[in-house]
Amino acid sequence: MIKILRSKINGSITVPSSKSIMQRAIAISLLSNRKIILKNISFCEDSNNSINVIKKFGKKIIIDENNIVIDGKIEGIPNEINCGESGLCVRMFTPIISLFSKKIKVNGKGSILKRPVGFFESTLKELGVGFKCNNNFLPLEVKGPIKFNKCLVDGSISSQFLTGLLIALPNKKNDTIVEVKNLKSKGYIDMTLKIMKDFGVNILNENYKKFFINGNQKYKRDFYTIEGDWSSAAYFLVAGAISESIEVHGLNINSKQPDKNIINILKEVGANVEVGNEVVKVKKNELRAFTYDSSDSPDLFPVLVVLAAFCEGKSIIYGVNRLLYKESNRAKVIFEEFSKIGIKINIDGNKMEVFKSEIKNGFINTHNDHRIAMAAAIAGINSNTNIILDNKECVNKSYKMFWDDYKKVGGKIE
Ligand SMILES: O=C(O)C1=C[C@@H](OP(=O)(O)O)[C@@H](O)[C@H](O)C1
Ligand SMILES: C=C(OP(=O)(O)O)C(=O)O
Repeated sequence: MIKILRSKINGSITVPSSKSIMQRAIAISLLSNRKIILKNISFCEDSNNSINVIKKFGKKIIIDENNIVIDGKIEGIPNEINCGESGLCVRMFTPIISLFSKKIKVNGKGSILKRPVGFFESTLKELGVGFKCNNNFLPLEVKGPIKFNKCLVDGSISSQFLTGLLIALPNKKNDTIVEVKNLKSKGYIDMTLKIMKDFGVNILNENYKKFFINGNQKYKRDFYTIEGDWSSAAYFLVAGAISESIEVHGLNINSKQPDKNIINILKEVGANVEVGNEVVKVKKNELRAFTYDSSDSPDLFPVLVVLAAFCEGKSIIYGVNRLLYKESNRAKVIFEEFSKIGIKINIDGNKMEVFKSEIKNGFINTHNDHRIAMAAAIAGINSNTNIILDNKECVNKSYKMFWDDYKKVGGKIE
């Protein structure tokens, strides 16, 4: 439990590195024969889950301050991997481990056990991979190798499975054509293609509908620096806009991360935003309502609801349907829990309307969802009295130092 007290936010933080980029780099390291040094690494639980997966294949890992050295060849194929609560870990590694000709079980814990995996089946079967799951859920089992050269992916639930396929397929001997229907979170596929290109592997695509993957490509790079995380930055940037001021360091302004869009949203609502080299400064101002489609940047949704609660008028956020299969059913949790602290919300199909609201005291059940906890903590800055969260540790999934950074810039907690 943690009590969030009314406070004033002022100061500067450096964001943790992106777990999305870190996990992709770890997956690539599994398929590379080289010693790879990742710099500015992320220490959150999701990243640790991916590190544990490649350790199971015999990869040697040395963590040295902010860097990680990944060395050694694949020494054995495990019978089972465990991805903890990370959706990316499950969905990305399933196609990757399908490259190996052994039956491998994929398991996880907590919320991931309620997130669907059945949509992998038709694609993997087209590729000649054996697949079984537990009525659409984990544990699942794959039996590779990938034998065939053509498949169709349904991208409507998540882009993460396509990310894994794209990382895996250049490792095959033959070329592959992947057709994709209804792809969501396209920006995350741009991130995947960018990191693959940085490691020397190129893939062509036609409008995200058809991907042409040449086989026999090798990941060849020895050092890689993980970018700062825009998803984590968004909480503190919003805090600056609704309280006093903030400086967030460690951000790549030219990043492919979809959540970089927070800058444009803050500018649109009227916050004072200054973008420098690797730093963004935000100061409070009169804020006006906004309309934003969060379908392709779903992780911004909870903190955008909090921002909207401080904007004059009615804000509209699209992309409710994309929140169904996250760590919680996020739209439902946002509605139920944020209403308790006075945020006025209507849901109409894929659209959420949020009205300027007076934040009052209340008890929030985070449903063990890091993004609900962090967004609620930002709302609590301007609450009348205080907000209590049932679980403070859930932030560790993406942002281990969240509460330290929160206190550092003046956030009061007990
Ligand atoms: O590829 C990634 O790193 C991610 C993709 C998104 O998921 P979906 O593709 O399921 O929307 C995002 O919500 C998730 O937090 C991270
Ligand atoms: C949904 C998230 O991550 P994942 O899908 O990788 O569990 C998230 O970080 O908000």
